[in-house]
Amino acid sequence: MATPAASALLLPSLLPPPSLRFPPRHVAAPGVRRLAQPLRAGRPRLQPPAPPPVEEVAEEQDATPPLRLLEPPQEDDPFPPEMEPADPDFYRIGYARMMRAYGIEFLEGPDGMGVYASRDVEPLRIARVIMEIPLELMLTITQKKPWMFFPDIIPLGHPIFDIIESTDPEMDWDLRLACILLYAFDIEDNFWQLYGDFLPGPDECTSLLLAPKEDLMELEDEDLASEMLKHQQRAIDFWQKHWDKAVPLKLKRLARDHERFLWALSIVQSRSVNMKMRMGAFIQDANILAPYADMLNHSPNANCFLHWRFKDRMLEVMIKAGHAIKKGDEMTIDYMSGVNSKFMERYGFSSPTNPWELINFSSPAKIHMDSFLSVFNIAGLHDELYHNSALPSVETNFVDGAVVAAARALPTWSDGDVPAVPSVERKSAQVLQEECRQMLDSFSTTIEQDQQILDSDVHISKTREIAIKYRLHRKMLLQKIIDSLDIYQDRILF
Ligand SMILES: C[S@@+](CC[C@H](N)C(=O)[O-])C[C@H]1O[C@@H](n2cnc3c(N)ncnc32)[C@H](O)[C@@H]1O
Repeated sequence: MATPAASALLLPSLLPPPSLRFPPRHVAAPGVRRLAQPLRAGRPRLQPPAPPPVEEVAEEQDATPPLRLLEPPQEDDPFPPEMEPADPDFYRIGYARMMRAYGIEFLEGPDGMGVYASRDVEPLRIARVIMEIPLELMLTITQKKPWMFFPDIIPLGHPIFDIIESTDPEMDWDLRLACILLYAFDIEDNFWQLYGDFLPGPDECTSLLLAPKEDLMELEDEDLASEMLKHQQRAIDFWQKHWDKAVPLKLKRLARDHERFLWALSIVQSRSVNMKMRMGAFIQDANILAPYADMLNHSPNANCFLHWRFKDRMLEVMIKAGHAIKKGDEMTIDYMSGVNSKFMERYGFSSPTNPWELINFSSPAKIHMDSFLSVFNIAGLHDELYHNSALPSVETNFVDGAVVAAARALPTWSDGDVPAVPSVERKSAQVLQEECRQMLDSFSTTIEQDQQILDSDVHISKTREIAIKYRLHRKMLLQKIIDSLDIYQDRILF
């Protein structure tokens, strides 16, 4: 099935050919290159491993009959009238399809493993495929009743089936997918047994589900810490209810201790995507673990997106139309638009330049919205602000996601064509700057101290590291808002 496309990477559905098997993440693999960062100890590494929210809808269909899974049509088993036959090619293809990748490689970078361009791509008028992952390599579960999962690897009567069945499909998608993942690891020769080597281990995983309480305290965000303690308790309760008792060995060995279950849940939460998939006649909201695509990191300015190809049940990773890609560029997707605490809850990372980050100001001071936006060449409505980098800007590279976040977070006013009065604006800007300084002072450490901790040679756990980064990123944003307001005061006069 391979096309002769240059640098096509072909990975088989069940067992990769020996030349493409991934060494474990902690072993430097021939053919797996690294970026500047050294390989993290303890993590197997792959030539390739999903994230997040993806949208793509297929044609509109609404029926959702009660099926546990779709099975190949039988000659003597006519379709119920509300179902339409699936593409017959799908059944001919059967179980032997491969993952394909074009013009990319999987490398260790500053954000863990990532997907990088291995050649230049001219901007095209239409999106271009860089990965194709067939349904049978993925683990999927529908969000709504009647629930279904693909592929159907769990035999009826297996106790894990009853555990999944006891959960709420709409609320517990992550617990359900974690059960399926643990089960897949246990099936001999299942693809996920191999792929599991390339997933981050418990000490490399950034998920706060794995963070001890002391690490959660380092966040200096009580709401997020208590939210994470609740998430941890939910997972532990679930494990205790179903595992921590006399259970059959075939169930026990899937998660002998609650740490194993928490790890599986971390993997599911940080690597799964939500998608609308059209399967035959049904459109389903599904949660998916898609190998290889789950190696894509997040960017709010992503150059790629995910697309469900209904015809042959493939998940495609595509470069967005109009994007020029240079060899070595990181290929990214947009996991979601949210504040850093939401990224931390699900994925265990934050960004100092997250354009969706919010700071709640309490002072009544406001600055003139249009004046602020025009100083930084930002345009658009509140939820769709974008920076026009083609126009000459205040300072090279000063405007980034943090300035966009400042434009969204700062209290502003606007009244038709009424212009800003510079002296009043300057005063308001100073009041807001003072509030930012007070917020900075309320942290127990400074930006410099956090940076020192992160740069020091003393070993700290992954979850402590990301907790410190989270509070540092908040401080960096506050500092950037102060700096933006300095520039605003300089410019508003003209
Ligand atoms: C879907 S996985 C992506 C592959 C992952 N980097 C790996 O090493 O396997 C999502 C995880 O990647 C990391 N990640 C993704 N995007 C990131 C970003 N923009 N900044 C920092 N970490 C990121 C986080 O650890 C997150 O939980």
